[in-house]
Amino acid sequence: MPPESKSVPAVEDGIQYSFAMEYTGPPLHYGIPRAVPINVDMIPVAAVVPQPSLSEKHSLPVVKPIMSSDPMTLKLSRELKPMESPTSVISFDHRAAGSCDASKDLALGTEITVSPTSVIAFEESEAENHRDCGLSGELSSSGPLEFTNGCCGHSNEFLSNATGSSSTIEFSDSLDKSRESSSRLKVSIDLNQVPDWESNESLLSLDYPSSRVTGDCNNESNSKPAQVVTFRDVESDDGIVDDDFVQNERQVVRVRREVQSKGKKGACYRCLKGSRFTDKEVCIVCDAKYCSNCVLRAMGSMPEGRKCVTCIGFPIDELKRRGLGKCSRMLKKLLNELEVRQIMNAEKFCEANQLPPEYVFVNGTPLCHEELVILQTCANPPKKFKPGNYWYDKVSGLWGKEGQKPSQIITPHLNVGGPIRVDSSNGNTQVFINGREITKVELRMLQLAGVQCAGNPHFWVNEDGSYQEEGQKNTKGYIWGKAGMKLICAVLSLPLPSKSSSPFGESVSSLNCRSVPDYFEQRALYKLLLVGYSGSGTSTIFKQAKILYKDVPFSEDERDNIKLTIQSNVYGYFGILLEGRERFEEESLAEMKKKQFAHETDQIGSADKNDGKTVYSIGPRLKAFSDWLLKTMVTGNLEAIFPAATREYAPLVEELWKDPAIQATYNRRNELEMLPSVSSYYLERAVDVLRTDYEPSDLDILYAEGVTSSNGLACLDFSFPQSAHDKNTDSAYQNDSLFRYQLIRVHARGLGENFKWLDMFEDVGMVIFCISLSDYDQFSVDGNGSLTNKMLLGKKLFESIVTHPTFEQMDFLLILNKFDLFEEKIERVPLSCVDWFDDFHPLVSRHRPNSSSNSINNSPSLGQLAFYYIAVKFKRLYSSLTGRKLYVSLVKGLEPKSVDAALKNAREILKWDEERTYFSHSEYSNYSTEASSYSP
Ligand SMILES: Nc1nc2c(ncn2[C@@H]2O[C@H](COP(=O)(O)OP(=O)(O)OP(=O)(O)O)[C@@H](O)[C@H]2O)c(=O)[nH]1
Ligand SMILES: [Mg+2]
Repeated sequence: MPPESKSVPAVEDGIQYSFAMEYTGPPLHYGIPRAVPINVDMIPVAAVVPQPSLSEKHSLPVVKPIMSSDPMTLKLSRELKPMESPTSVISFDHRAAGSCDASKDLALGTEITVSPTSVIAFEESEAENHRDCGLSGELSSSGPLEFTNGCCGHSNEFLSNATGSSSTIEFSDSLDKSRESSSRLKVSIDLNQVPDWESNESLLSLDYPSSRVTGDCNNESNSKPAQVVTFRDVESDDGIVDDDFVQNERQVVRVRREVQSKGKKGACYRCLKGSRFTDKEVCIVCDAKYCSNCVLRAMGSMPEGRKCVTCIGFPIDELKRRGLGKCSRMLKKLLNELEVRQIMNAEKFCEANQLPPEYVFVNGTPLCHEELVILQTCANPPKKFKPGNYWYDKVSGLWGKEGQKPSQIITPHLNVGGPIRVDSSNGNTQVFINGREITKVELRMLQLAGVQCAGNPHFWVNEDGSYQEEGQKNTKGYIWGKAGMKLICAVLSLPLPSKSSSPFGESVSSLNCRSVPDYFEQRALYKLLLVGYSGSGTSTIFKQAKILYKDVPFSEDERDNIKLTIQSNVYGYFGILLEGRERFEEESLAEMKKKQFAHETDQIGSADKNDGKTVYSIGPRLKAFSDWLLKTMVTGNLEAIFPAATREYAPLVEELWKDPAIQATYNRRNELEMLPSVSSYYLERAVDVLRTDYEPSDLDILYAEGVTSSNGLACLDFSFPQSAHDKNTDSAYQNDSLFRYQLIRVHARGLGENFKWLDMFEDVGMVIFCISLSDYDQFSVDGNGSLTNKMLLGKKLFESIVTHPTFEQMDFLLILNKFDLFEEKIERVPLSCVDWFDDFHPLVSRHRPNSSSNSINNSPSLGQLAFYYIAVKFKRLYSSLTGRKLYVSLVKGLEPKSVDAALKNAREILKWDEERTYFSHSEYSNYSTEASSYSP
């Protein structure tokens, strides 16, 4: 109620009064809904821009479009209908002709002058005898209006397009073809957002760099990107320019609403208390931040998600689109699970928060609502859809961001957007697909697919990948058909046609309150690059991931190939054993001869004769086999004569393995450097493994060497299966089966000289670097041919990769692998045999557990102490090289649980990273990034 002392102003329509009375009844046992006080200062109104000050301030909205002396004229080339809804009037300031009536229609041929002031103002032209110059909501019928610039003769298009409550005006220089970037300015105005819109004093102010417009008209090259259109709040006096958005989405101009806090930086916008370190929730429209005490008051029941009450109905800040529906810890603490779910659903699916169609350009044309729906509801819709400029090749379905390579193959033949332009993807290869000049990386892909690209060909590529040269009838082949294309495309980050038309499950659409299904649930793809020094265990971890996360880890074909690989490996192990046998036999014979000689000299005349046999000698049949095998191995033909050899020699294998000479050799396997430790696993099963009907088990495959592809590059797409734990708790991974991960394993050799192929992996989300802990007492030949400790070789590779420019700012997870071997070895071989580890002096309790009983009294085993020590060594090294934090996981590559834990660790780091990005946009800097498990 107004205070008594003041005189009550004349009652205006629409003013409402509330009465409050103190409650005197019994205490209540339930919560009372709170009336949300409205902060009048925060109600947004379009700012009144004082004209004289505009030219003085750089940051103020300036449109100095043409030449100061010569006004630009807008000519209407089609008749506008009278407006229907009085609320949807866009009335511009009519300073020159104050008598303008915005409620009537514009006559055909009306010219409107854009005055060279800082505010776009449509003024009556002296030349034309027209009735009015109001622009009405009826502009929705979208006809081009001629926009003639009298000063330099350029004809510009003034397009208008309105859907629902929002109206779009687009301004583009259609003649100026010499310029690379089009000089389009798109202004999107949601008429509902501007309460004072109809007032003649309220002006739409455009933050549009004067230089840009002037430059365009005069063909100057100043091409600063267009900036955002801003509706100001009463108090805010400078424009908000979102650099990131402007850089990426140069031609899209967003309406963004922002409030300024009255308190100190980082304080809650409502109570003005707290600092940037207190937890806060952010409004997805205006970026206002509220502490946990104020958030529910400021945001009320959140019918559209996390918006201040005053922001309800406003479109969201597009930068926050990725975070829609992702609940914060604060809300989870304040509200119950059901409420959180409802609010998050509303945030994602409510009408007001959907992508406005006019923010999306396809082949240079803004979409209308129907086109957006077509795109989003087609069988294979674009992923990560957000405002921006896209190109779309309707014939093949190739889809990408304007100026970039294709990112996806969507459903072809959709009637959306304009015709594709030849320079859509900014290619410079002189090779064309469906009228678009392709990018370098696509050309590389075509070459790898065996497509002849000499002579600047123009290809016609269909949705199924069949291609022909333009003007010819016969199909030359299928681009995606060749074996290995999946891998090539994964590595080059190029899309493949999707197999299933609807890749996302039904479950999501049941949450959907709109008829448009699924498209909000876009499954993000996180790429993980797995790399390490030779023998560190990368292929074991890769195979383990396949077994863990794939329902069918290996196809029939793969299993057949793996079988041959394993069998040929086993022949190889036999070869090494037979070679060792020969060596031991010779040594033995020499020893015997030496002994015999000593014996003979001692006992001259003794009749004792050596028959030339030792414990390592074999019979003639096995000797013949041995000679053949060794010869074949030396000539490198083992795989070529395979599998015929299996059939011919399989019966001999049993005899060979049981032969005492081979068993004696096998007992001395530690002396056979070439024999890998994993060989025992197969040799002991050799008879079974070399049968023709052998079928490798998953464990056989896991242990097998050489199974991951020959060039060391392998790629696995997977999702983490949802665990019961995830389902039952409010774990962040409740919807994790919606996320896809791609594990790319590359052999260090496959990275090329000076790691020249590393930049192929620039778009990975994280690098997982693998070190074998048990390498510390092993040696290998380095690049210069000298024998070097393998741990140090691994360290050197690590240094090269973490400092590679491709991985600047990249997260690294270090896997310290083969902990089982390490724990056992460290009891025998001191860690200090590597110089780098010479300061390892563990304090070990007398009751220290050994590797086999490592938790008797909770004190760590020597292996665990050494692991922590090595992890810290790598962390310090990493921090000194990059200034960042290294995550470390302890792994036993042959144990599925251990690999699962490490990859889930990687997932967690990716999530932190994502949240960090999201929170940093919201000035949250107190987010902890402490690694959890194993991280010392
Ligand atoms: N005991 C044990 N052996 C392992 C472990 N991880 C891998 N291995 C074995 O170590 C050997 C080398 O592992 P790989 O996975 O082939 O190593 P890589 O990184 O692929 O190295 P390249 O084969 O040289 O490309 C294989 O015989 C594996 O079975 C582990 O955690 N414990
Ligand atoms: Mg390997």
